[in-house]
Amino acid sequence: MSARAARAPRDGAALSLTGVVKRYGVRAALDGVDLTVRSGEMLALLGPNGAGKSTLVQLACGLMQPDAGTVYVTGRPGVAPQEIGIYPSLTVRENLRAFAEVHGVSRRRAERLLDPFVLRELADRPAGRLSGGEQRRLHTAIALVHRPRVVLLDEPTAGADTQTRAAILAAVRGLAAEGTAVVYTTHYLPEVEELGASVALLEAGRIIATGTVAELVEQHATAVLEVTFDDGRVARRPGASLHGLEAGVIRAEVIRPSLELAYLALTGRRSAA
Ligand SMILES: Nc1ncnc2c1ncn2[C@@H]1O[C@H](COP(=O)(O)OP(=O)(O)OP(=O)(O)O)[C@@H](O)[C@H]1O
Repeated sequence: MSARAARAPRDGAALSLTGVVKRYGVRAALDGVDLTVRSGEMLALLGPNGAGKSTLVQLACGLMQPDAGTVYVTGRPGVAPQEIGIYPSLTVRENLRAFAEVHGVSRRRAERLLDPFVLRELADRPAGRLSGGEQRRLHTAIALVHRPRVVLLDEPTAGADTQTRAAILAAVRGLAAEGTAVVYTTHYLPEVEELGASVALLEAGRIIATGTVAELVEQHATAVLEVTFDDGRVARRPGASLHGLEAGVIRAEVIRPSLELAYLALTGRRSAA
C-alpha cells in the first residue's frame, strides 16, 4: 500500500488519513486511523498519554511514514512538534527571518508573526535564552512562516500562562478564519470548548469518537453531583438530584455536562486527560 496518497481526495479535505497503521516494533501506535480535516476547520486531537497523538502529527507532516494506509496533506504543512527546533544562538527575530528565507517568503511576513505570539518584546533576545513557554511560542510562529494550508500543533499551549494561552488560541482562531486547516493536540479540555473546535478522540491508537463539542457532550456526558462529607470524603454520583442525600453531607455541587465528563465517560478514566 502506498505510504502517501498521490492525489488529493475527492471530498476536498485539506488533510486526510485513511486506514493508517504505524508500529514501533510489534506494537501499533496507530491501528487503522481514518481522519479528515477540511480547510478552515480546527480539530482538537485528544487522548490519554500514549494514545498516538504525536505519532499521528508526525505522520501527517511527513516526518515518518505509515506502515499501512495513506496520508494526504495539501501543500507543505506547518508543523510545531513537541521537540523544539530553533537556532539557540540566533535572536527570536533572526530565527523567524532564517525560516522565512528557507521558505522564500518576505522578512515582513516573519515580522508580522511577532505580535500574535507575544514575541515583540523578546525579538532581540537569543532564542536559547527564552523560557520553555517562550520557545514554544517562537516554534509555533516558525511553523506558520510559509502560510501553510495545513497546520499541525502538538500541545502548543502546554505550560503556557493564561495570557499566552489566550494569544495562542486567538492565533489558532485567526488561522482557521483565513481558511487554514488546524490540527492541534492538547490535554486541556476547557480550551477546546472555548475554541469550538471539532474533536477526534484517540485511545490506544484508534479513534474512538469524533464530533463537535456539543455533539460529544450531548451523547456522552451527563451531569454529576459531587458531594463532600463532614469527614472530608468526596463522592461523585450521576444526575443532578439532591434528593436522598445521606447524613453528613456538608456540600453538594452539580457539575454540568462538559467535554471533560464526555472524555471521562468515553475513555473510562477517573482523572482528566
Ligand atoms: N520512538 C518510539 N519508539 C517506540 N515506541 C514509541 C515511540 N514513540 C512513541 N512510542 C509509543 O507509541 C505510543 C504512542 O505514542 P505517542 O507519543 O504518539 O502518544 P501521545 O498520544 O502523543 O502521548 P502524550 O499525550 O504522552 O504526548 C506510546 O505507547 C509510545 O510509548
